[in-house]
This record gives sequence, C-alpha cells and structure tokens, in this order.
Amino acid sequence: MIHEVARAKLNLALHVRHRRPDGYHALETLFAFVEDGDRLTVADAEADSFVITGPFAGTLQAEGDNLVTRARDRFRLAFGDDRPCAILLDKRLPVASGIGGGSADAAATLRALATRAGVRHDDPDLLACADALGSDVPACLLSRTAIGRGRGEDLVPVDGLTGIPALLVNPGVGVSTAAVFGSWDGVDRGPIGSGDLLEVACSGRNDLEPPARSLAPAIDAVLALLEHQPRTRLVRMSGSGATCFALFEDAPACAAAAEAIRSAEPDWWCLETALI
Ligand SMILES: C[C@](O)(CO)[C@H](O)COP(=O)(O)OP(=O)(O)OC[C@H]1O[C@@H](n2ccc(N)nc2=O)[C@H](O)[C@@H]1O
Ligand SMILES: Nc1ncnc2c1ncn2[C@@H]1O[C@H](COP(=O)(O)OP(=O)(O)OP(=O)(O)O)[C@@H](O)[C@H]1O
Repeated sequence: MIHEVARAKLNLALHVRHRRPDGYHALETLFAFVEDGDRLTVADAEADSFVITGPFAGTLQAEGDNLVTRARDRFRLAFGDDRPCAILLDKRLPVASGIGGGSADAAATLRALATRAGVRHDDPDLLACADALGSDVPACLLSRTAIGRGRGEDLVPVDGLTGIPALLVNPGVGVSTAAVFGSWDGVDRGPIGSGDLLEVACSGRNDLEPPARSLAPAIDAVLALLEHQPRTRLVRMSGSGATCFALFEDAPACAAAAEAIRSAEPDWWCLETALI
C-alpha cells in the first residue's frame, strides 16, 4: 500500500500580469505548502475502485468526475501501466477553496502511481501529466516552496520558510477559479520581488483578492478577523479564494488565533498548521 499526503497549497503572493491569447493568465506567484492536507492511498487490486471518505467527501461524491481518476487514467496512458488499483481519498480540505485541494490530490495520485511503477517523481513524462491536469498540479507534484511563472507550471524551487506557523480559514463558500480570473480588472500591477522570501511575500499582493471579494463577500470577514489577531507576519487570501491565511511569529500565537476564530465562527473551517 502506498500513502501520500496531498498537502494544501498557499499562494504567499500572486501577481497576475496579463491575459494570454489562450485565455489563461500569465502569473508570478510564490507557492508554499503546509504540513497537512488530504490523504491518498493506492493499493494493488483485482479491479479498479475509487472511494472518498472524510469531512468533505459529500461535495465530491455528487460529482461523477474527479481529478484523482483523471490523474490515474492519464498516468496509464503515459506509462502503459494497466494494473488495476484501489484508490482511497480522505478528503480533509474544503473543495474549490484556493488551496489547490483537487490539484494536490491529482499530484498525489501521480506520485503514488509513479512509486508503484518505479517511475521517478521528476520524470519529464510525469511532469507533462501534471501539466495537462491543471495549472497548479505541477507545483503540487513538487510540493515545496517555489516561484511559479507562466500559468503556474514554470517552477523554480526556493529554500526557506520551513516551520513558520500558519492558520488557514475558509468561510464555507466555494469560489470558481475561472469566474475569479474572469473578473480580474486587467491591470498589471508589477512583478513580485526577489531576495528574502518572507519579504517577497509581504511586499507582494494577491491580485485575485479584489475580484474574489466582490464575488464572495464572506472573504471580507475572514480577512478582518485574521488581521485582528496578535503577532501575525502576513495575512492574505490564497489563490482564487475563499481560503485566507495568516503566518505567525510563533506557534502559541497561531494556536491562540485558531481558538479565537473557532469560538467566534464555529461553522468556519480552520486549520492550524505550519509551512514545510
Ligand atoms: C489561482 C491558482 O490556484 C493560483 O495558484 C491557479 O492559477 C489556478 O490553478 P488551477 O485551479 O489548477 O486552474 P486550472 O484548472 O488550470 O484552470 C481553471 C480556470 O482558471 C483560469 N486560469 C487558471 C490559471 C491561470 N494561470 N489562468 C487562468 O485564467 C482559466 O479560466 C481556467 O479555465
Ligand atoms: N479530488 C478533488 N478535490 C477537490 N476538487 C475536485 C477534485 N476532483 C475534482 N474536483 C473539482 O475541481 C474543482 C476545484 O477544486 P479545488 O479544491 O482544487 O479548487 P481550488 O482549491 O480553488 O484550487 P486552486 O487553488 O488550484 O484554484 C472543484 O470545484 C471540483 O469540482
């Protein structure tokens, strides 16, 4: 049995530069990943199966299509490995929430099937599978801090930020990535910086925040509550939202903020974790 953690992705900064002729947007983003995420297991079996459990299973079970089975099928085509397998997804991350849950699941599936087939995780054909599955999937395949360009697939890994306490908060509102990009105002506000990664993040922006806030006003309350917490280093929305995050000076400050937010908004999803 092969186990993979499909770690949640954060965009510590996300600068949208222009809309490309193919409809995608050219980005500059600082990707980071946290310790926690969905859990995926792959086992040899007589016939294919795919089962979803966990707190967010319901939303996905209703949709016939899933990025996990798409990743499995694409891997098979690329590597000619037709052995059936049983896949179990423990869905712990909220769906359509800006932290790349589906992309991380697809990437975890590719890593697990690659391990099973003796394929290296940096095999160019595996990267091509990731790229074909979505803009965030190559970053999730890597699952480490990186600068992303292009539509997100052009990656340069960078060191730093490991261990910084992070709190992720989602108000329970799903946001469509395509709709948020579609509402971006088209203004290029400039590139992300270089140098110290935390400074790059703090001096950067998420250009998708204004369109996401207008489509999902609940984001305003999440950011306000996070900004109100003591000892934060950075408060921002991730990806196309609605999940927002805060980075903290220390773990006790992160824990205190998690407790305050859980008692103020018991229906919100709140994950106390750390950057890897
Ligand atoms: C917002 C981010 O999460 C930041 O990391 C990503 O750019 C989105 O990545 P993703 O969810 O994997 O997105 P995809 O599944 O590739 O694309 C979903 C839709 O988002 C829009 N899209 C996505 C990525 C990109 N660079 N430009 C876009 O305009 C397109 O309308 C596309 O049809
Ligand atoms: N395993 C999966 N987990 C989550 N969503 C999935 C999965 N498979 C397919 N999807 C579909 O993908 C859509 C986007 O889901 P996801 O959770 O990846 O969005 P996101 O967090 O906004 O991602 P990103 O930050 O990459 O834009 C969902 O609305 C859902 O219909």
